[in-house]
Amino acid sequence: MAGTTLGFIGAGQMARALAHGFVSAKLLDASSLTAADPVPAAAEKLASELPGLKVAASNVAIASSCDVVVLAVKPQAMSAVYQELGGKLAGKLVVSIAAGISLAKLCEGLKTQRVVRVMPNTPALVGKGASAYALAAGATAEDGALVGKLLAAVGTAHQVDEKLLDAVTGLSGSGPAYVYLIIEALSDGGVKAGLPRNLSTALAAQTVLGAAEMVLARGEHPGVLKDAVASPGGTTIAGLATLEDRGVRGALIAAVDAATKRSAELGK
Ligand SMILES: NC(=O)C1=CN([C@@H]2O[C@H](COP(=O)(O)OP(=O)(O)OC[C@H]3O[C@@H](n4cnc5c(N)ncnc54)[C@H](OP(=O)(O)O)[C@@H]3O)[C@@H](O)[C@H]2O)C=CC1
Ligand SMILES: O=C(O)[C@@H]1CCC=N1
Repeated sequence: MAGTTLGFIGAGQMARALAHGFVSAKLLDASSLTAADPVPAAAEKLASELPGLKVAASNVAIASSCDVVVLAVKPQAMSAVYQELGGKLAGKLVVSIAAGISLAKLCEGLKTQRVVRVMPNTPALVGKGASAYALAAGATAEDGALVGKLLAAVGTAHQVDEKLLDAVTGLSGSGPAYVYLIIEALSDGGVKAGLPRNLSTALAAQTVLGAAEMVLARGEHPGVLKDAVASPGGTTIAGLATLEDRGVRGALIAAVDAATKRSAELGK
């Protein structure tokens, strides 16, 4: 990736996660990154965290100076970006990470077909992201490979049909928040049972990490791994029965479904 310059339109949570991830993975130097934000302090904060990252005076400056332009604004701010950058992105690879906004709308608004729609997630910041992406008609196989390489440097990356991206958003895009809620609740349970808070949160987070590693590393069905924890008449089955009784499984399915529908709504 040497020599590739990448600019973020919007310097919020997800731009920060990706910028840190790219630099930590040594895929891009901070000096090859630029960010612009209507509140310059947001981009300046990112520059202070990643010395060498440049703060651009405007979105147009990024569009003219960077090879890859990452649209990292809320979906609701995208029409303002169309107004500013539409027709000014010739020769640039545009990457949108906005939830719900289709490739067709992006291409129409930006007046370019060289667009890749990505759904990343914030654990990219620590190299443990989960992303999926889809290419517009004008994005080349090389463009797809470049985006795949960027995303793979900060976690896993899957090229998918665009029609799957709302579901990806509902699962892995929003999913870190579900898992933080679960970790917080597990920690509360530990505190209720008498554990000190720091120990309880550390045990809860490591348990989620270890369980996830078991699924990914061993490739076993999560139900099989669950059964291996539950001894007959033991502690785990007592806990599992309570989770089933409270509808946790259905609640998680409904959460992904609701977030998927919201992603589709945001694109309308
Ligand atoms: N956060 C997450 O976990 C994930 C987010 N996403 C997607 O990433 C995108 C960004 O989300 P997130 O980082 O959370 O949002 P943030 O609100 O944290 O960041 C967006 C930034 O863009 C700025 N901004 C607003 N309008 C413009 C504009 N016209 N030009 C340049 N910058 C602008 C905002 O400024 P101001 O606050 O002043 O409006 C803000 O600083 C969204 O589309 C979201 O769907 C995707 C996956 C995960
Ligand atoms: O909550 C949101 O809309 C964004 C998209 C995925 C994660 N955060």
